[in-house]
Amino acid sequence: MSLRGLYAITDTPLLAGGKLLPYAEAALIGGARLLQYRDKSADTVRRFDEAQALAELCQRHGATLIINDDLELAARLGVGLHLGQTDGSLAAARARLGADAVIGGTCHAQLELAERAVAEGASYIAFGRFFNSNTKPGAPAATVELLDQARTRFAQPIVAIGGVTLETAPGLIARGASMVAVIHALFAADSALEVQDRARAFAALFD
Ligand SMILES: Cc1ncc(COP(=O)(O)OP(=O)(O)O)c(N)n1
Ligand SMILES: Cc1nc(C(=O)O)sc1CCOP(=O)(O)O
Ligand SMILES: [Mg+2]
Repeated sequence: MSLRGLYAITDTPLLAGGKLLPYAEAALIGGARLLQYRDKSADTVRRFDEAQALAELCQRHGATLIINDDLELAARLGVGLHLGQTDGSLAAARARLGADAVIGGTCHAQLELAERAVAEGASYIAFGRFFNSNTKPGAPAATVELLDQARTRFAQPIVAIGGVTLETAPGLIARGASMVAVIHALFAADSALEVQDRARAFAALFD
């Protein structure tokens, strides 16, 4: 599987009121290759139901579902996982989910964190935030020069996250980002059709 293209990430508050599934499907129709279920709540029943529905959508559209933070949920569904620096061991996740699972790690703006993530079996390394982020304004800042260094040092696909828009994405892709991970600029939309159009425009940046 090629880890390249648009990486859509859901946001529960942004997609409240019945938008989660139609907006996620619109992103997939538009060409998102990875879809991350990012729900920071402790509502395990809702989280399972929503993640299962997203897994079905991803299967239908030939995309890969990634669960944020929650190894158990990823293992129950047999899907991928993204872990931050305080979310548990990538090596343990690799051992539990198997060699084929897509597992990503947050590396902020530090190549040393990426070294460790790769050594522990990460499928991709994520750097950010590159720009002001509506969703996570307090995330540590990264510069595009970091992408130059990461590209020469690592063979693994590089994900760029944080304030990525249709205007900022081309510069990240030109500097070596294999995927751009997007929440607000994709899903803060008035309709599913608008999400689909935006996803298509992001996906076209990789042609
Ligand atoms: C693709 C991608 N990159 C980075 C993150 C951030 O992960 P983390 O630092 O664990 O923060 P939360 O998203 O859990 O708040 C991510 N989720 N996805
Ligand atoms: C979840 C997350 N992690 C980040 C990091 O830098 O690690 S930035 C971020 C939020 C991304 O959302 P938006 O596209 O709305 O900026
Ligand atoms: Mg996390």
